[in-house]
Amino acid sequence: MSTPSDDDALADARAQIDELDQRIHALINERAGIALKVAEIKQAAGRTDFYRPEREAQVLERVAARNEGPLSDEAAARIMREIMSACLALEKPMTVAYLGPEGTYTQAAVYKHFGHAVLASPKPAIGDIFRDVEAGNAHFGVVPVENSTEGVVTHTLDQLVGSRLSICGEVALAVHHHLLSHAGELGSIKRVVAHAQSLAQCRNWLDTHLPGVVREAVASNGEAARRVAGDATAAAIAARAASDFYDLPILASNIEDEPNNTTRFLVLGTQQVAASGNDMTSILVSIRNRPGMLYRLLAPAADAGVDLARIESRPSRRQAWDYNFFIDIEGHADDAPVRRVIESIEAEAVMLKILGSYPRSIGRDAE
Ligand SMILES: O=C(O)C(=O)C[C@]1(C(=O)O)C=C[C@@H](O)C=C1
Repeated sequence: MSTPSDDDALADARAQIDELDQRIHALINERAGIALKVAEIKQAAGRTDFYRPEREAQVLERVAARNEGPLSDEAAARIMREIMSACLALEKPMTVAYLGPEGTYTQAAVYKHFGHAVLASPKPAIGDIFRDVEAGNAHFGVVPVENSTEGVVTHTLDQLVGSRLSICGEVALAVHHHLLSHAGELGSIKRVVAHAQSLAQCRNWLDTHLPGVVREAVASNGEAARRVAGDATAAAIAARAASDFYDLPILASNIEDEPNNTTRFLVLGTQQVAASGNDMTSILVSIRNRPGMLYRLLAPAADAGVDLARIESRPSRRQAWDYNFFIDIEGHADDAPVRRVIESIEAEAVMLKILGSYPRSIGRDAE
């Protein structure tokens, strides 16, 4: 039971919160006013770089560095993320095309990276996102590129070969799968619908909890949620966002077999991003297949102490057994050691294209 003195203490604490809220609110609006000034400066100089990924990465990194709690670094960064998102929307409302429909993990990646003040525009296929940004219908695009259990999204890599877009950012997202259904209990479920990758990532859970129930693969988990929304004998595997969007109750959470399941997404745009101090550079290299070629290509990086974070090969489609290599180099293309490594790779390669230098993703924050 609460006593009069408890009630006083509560009222006093709430009065302090009200007072702080007022100050925080005034400070946020003061910040927004300065962001508008920044926009005017950019406009007067004829610049269109309202969104500055490297600056945002530095601001968010600083939040984590100075955070003393009790808020976690992630929670503090999330709040600042939304403040900057609202400030950017005042400067210039941004449209971001992504692999839809609503409720997909790619949509969660858009909001994690840009905050919720952008207009997120769902597209049915990866190629549509590239086309939308190239045509200027969207300022940026977000596509999945790699999953920690299922490997690369080959369609995204193949699209990068012929595209003139640059990679402006990356987003790592902890992918948690949830079972969404109006069924009320597992026993009533006759059918589970999801993207094939998600069905595969929850195989053990499904074998144990829904043995013998039909598994149906569809184009995306958002689509799965849409389909089961009107059928109380069906369940979808999807993100929490799909539960909100389609008003579908979560019957079981975190049903993925691999708890560290992470998907990496790329942010695509038309601008070159300046160095943030913690960057990654992605290049596309085509080589003539000769003995020792791959070694010759990669040795200069090892000699210079530059880290190659990832190397992925894809058939070039020019001729059989001819490959394109997607190489991720730690650092920015303007950093002297990285630039020298790129130059020495270029000297050996038939073709080299810098796909982009961009700030590394911060955390793998759960969606
Ligand atoms: O610093 C800038 O260039 C700004 O436009 C300000 C600001 C911010 O709110 O901090 C907003 C948008 C940019 O993406 C980066 C930062």
